[in-house]
Amino acid sequence: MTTTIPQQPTPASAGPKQALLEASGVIMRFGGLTAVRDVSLTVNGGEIVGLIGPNGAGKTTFFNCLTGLYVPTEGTVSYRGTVLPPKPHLVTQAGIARTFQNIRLFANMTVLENVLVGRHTRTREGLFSAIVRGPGFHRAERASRERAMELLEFTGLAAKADHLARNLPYGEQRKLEIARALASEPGLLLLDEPTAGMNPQETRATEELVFAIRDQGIAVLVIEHDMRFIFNLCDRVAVLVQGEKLVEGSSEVVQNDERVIAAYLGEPFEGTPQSAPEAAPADAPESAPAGAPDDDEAPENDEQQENDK
Ligand SMILES: Nc1ncnc2c1ncn2[C@@H]1O[C@H](COP(=O)(O)OP(=O)(O)OP(=O)(O)O)[C@@H](O)[C@H]1O
Repeated sequence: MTTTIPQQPTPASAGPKQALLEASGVIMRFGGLTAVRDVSLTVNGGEIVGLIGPNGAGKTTFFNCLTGLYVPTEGTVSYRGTVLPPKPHLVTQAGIARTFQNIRLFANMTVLENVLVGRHTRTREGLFSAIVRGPGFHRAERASRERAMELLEFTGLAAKADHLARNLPYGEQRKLEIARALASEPGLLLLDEPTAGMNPQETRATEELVFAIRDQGIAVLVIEHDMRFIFNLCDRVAVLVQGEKLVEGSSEVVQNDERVIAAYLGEPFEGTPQSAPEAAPADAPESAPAGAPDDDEAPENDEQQENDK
């Protein structure tokens, strides 16, 4: 894995401490169920922020509100001071990219093609140009392929550029999701359980990858049940319990907070566990999320999954 993403003319970089994402008073109700209760959260440029909490706490629902998949019942989400429309493609265009808890790759496309799909919000060539296939189209296509290959180098997948996504081991499928998200040149990357189903070595490599992403000026907001990963990585951690933000602070503050220990950690964090079950309560997920493929198991379809996880 290389440690730099070559510079791009992108809306990405934001100065440290400059607010990038500001979610204010977000409430999400599904009928009688309030999944997210008045949650506010800011992510500044240069930060890695963690979002943790027990199963069903509302973490993914909150992500879905941030990325336009759900229209919050109340509250606003702003990026760089502008309120975001609740439309996923406009959110991506604004500079926020995400990965999903359940991997959503195009299984029968190659690794490179999957990343190229992620570039579509940053290419200007329209339908007419694609049909005519003039010089502008070919130039743009070449630039996109070069950029996609850079991102595959960065994530350590370049040697597998021509492999079908379905044939990658599970840990590499997760990396490919990250490469594809980076292809939209985000200023903020949202990762939903990026290490679910990974072994300790893969988890460690993902940790390094997230640091490298941050070092390129891309802020990161990450949901994860692996507490060692979260507490090593994050500048700040917010804890959701039953849809409400219980505590927010540095890793040290959060891991020593009695309320967090009682509601989520179960016991004081020792810094040694490898994965969630040792640090999280009994209702934390198995190492792989429901519906996630095993190592080497391919996604079933070429279509992306329709659920919102
Ligand atoms: N589309 C939906 N319709 C109805 N209820 C939903 C929907 N999406 C989520 N919920 C409910 O909202 C609550 C929060 O779920 P969510 O998936 O956001 O939790 P989570 O913190 O991400 O959990 P996990 O750690 O298990 O992924 C749950 O009770 C869930 O059943």
